[in-house]
Amino acid sequence: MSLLRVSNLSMSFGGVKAVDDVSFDVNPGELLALIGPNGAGKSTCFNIVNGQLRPTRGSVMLDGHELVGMRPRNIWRRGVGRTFQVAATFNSMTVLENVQMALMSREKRLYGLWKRAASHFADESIALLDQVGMAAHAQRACSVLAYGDVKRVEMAVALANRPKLLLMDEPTAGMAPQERNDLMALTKRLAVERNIGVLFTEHSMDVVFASADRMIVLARGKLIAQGDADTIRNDANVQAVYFGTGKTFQPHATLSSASASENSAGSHE
Ligand SMILES: Nc1ncnc2c1ncn2[C@@H]1O[C@H](COP(=O)(O)OP(=O)(O)OP(=O)(O)O)[C@@H](O)[C@H]1O
Repeated sequence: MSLLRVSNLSMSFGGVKAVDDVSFDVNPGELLALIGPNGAGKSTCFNIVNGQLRPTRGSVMLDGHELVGMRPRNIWRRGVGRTFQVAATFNSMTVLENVQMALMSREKRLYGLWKRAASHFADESIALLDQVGMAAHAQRACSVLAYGDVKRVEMAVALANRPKLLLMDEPTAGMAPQERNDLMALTKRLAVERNIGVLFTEHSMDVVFASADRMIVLARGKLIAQGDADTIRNDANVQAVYFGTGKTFQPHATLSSASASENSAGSHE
């Protein structure tokens, strides 16, 4: 059975169909990229899955449980973790403290005094930091870390809740190419080791083609293609949306450069 099953999802904002009858699955251990030009409906899909938006229509099942209608906090408790476009760690705290906070939050022990809490979950926190290659930095403040390292800490924070599904919103935004590759290799390793499904959006086609097991392509709210890299690269609808018909999809192209053709192709229905 799929980990996540999204069925017939639709979301309208006034007259704009941001998401229009979209269905897809995410399997455990799989990296599924959600791609599409600007305004395609990626963020709206994401925000429906994490509970920030309630769809006009459709269903989002995680492990057989309906998420539509649940509060974001309860969806998080069900096992949907998230990383953000801009890393969401506490700069004034150490790397270790950030992960300890996340573990305490999972155990609902946030009401304890922080001084007393300093020793809580230290071993489990170090183990998580070890998994993301950050144990040696445990005592450093997050504010002094390189951006790629902050993203690793954010990953450890997300893992603290033992997610079944991880939502990553443009995980490599603002990163150098080598950092991007390292972060996505880490994500893939953790997804396989922990049997986590990963749904991510990404503007860099290099990252998507190098790391995603499968991809789904949205354009103007509709799902126009899904499959592996070869399937997407050779899909006529994808080529038409990005570059006009008759061209081969270039993995090194970015969606922002391609979005001009989408924007000029007309407004939403
Ligand atoms: N809160 C909102 N109110 C009105 N319209 C919205 C709202 N959120 C999104 N939209 C519209 O829905 C459509 C899809 O937007 P969405 O942000 O989901 O696209 P996206 O694929 O994430 O785009 P981008 O890559 O630019 O972030 C767009 O036309 C957008 O203007």
